[in-house]
Amino acid sequence: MMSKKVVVGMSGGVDSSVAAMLLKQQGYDVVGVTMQIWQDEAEEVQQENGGCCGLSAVDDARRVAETIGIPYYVMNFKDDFRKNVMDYFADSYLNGQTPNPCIACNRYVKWEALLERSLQIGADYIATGHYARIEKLPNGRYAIRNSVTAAKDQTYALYNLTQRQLAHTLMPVGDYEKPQIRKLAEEAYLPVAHKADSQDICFVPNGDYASFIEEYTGKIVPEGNFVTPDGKILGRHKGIIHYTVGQRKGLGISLGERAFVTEIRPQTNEVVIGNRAQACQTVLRANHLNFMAREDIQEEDHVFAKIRYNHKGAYCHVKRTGEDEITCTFEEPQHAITPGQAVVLYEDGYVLGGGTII
Ligand SMILES: Nc1ncnc2c1ncn2[C@@H]1O[C@H](COP(=O)(O)OP(=O)(O)OP(=O)(O)O)[C@@H](O)[C@H]1O
Repeated sequence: MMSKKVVVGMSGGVDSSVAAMLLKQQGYDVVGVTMQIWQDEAEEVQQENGGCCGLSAVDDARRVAETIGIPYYVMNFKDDFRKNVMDYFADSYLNGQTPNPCIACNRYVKWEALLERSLQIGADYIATGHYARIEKLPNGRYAIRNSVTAAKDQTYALYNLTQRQLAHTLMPVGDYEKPQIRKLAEEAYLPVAHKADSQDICFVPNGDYASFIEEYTGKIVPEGNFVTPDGKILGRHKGIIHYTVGQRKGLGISLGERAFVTEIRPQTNEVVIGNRAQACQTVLRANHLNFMAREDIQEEDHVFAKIRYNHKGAYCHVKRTGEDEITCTFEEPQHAITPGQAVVLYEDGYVLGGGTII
């Protein structure tokens, strides 16, 4: 029987390298691909540590592919990435929201673009080094399941994949803990066995995303007022893109108690400041829904939800309040419910679905 063909997305990191190796060992016909997503050639030459698609990432991935013995290609996805990730990222901040670019990259670039191109060239699957598992449920649907290690779990950023995408995806690393993955890499002499984990937002390597947005869009974002929830002016802010709901550091405001950003008002260019209690809320609405373990959800009690990547999760009541809208009412108030971030719902360790917080 012909073995199934799988295109592994290789970022040059240890996880995707081991993913490629495991699939090869399992008998798949494996092809390694690095997507070039944001750097231009000049930046690639300057970049010292490579990031996720710089020259050293490509060099590392190519050396891993040689070590494992698989064909390897670099493919250009810069247009897809610019349109679906960088533009969205900048627009979202300029509209007073806090985007999650990894979620957009996963759905639209890694899956929509890479998967479709891979299927066109005869692949059956794509694979990544994400810490998550994919299972087909008794109801016939595919769902992302928590990885065996809570410490590295990446399911939150994968809630937006479609059934078709899941049906054509493998995530072999989700069955392992990180130290086991490093050990497998060492034992196979993969040249990236000791490489550090990737951090933060890949296209803003220095972490200064406000400067990145101004440079990228050519816009100067104006200063404005910090205000109390009822409109009293507290001071001047540096421009709304510098802030996110729940933020405490770098405000330079004294309230007589701990001060947090509680709301960003793009129409009036105001950043609202409140105390800890004012930064906590019980209700959120979300749209751009995607359902996974079930086709749909109408109303349900005691659903486990995460409101950002590193949120420990909390229980809420979920109700469908529009064709493309759910309302989640938490059993306890939650700190920093942030427009633009995702709410991801879980059931027994499987992703039930999620959406974008309005
Ligand atoms: N530029 C890229 N080209 C191809 N695949 C990529 C690229 N960037 C990320 N991926 C895929 O997406 C997965 C998750 O990406 P993420 O940036 O979260 O990496 P990570 O968890 O640090 O994993 P790794 O150790 O493989 O870099 C990777 O394991 C890889 O399969």
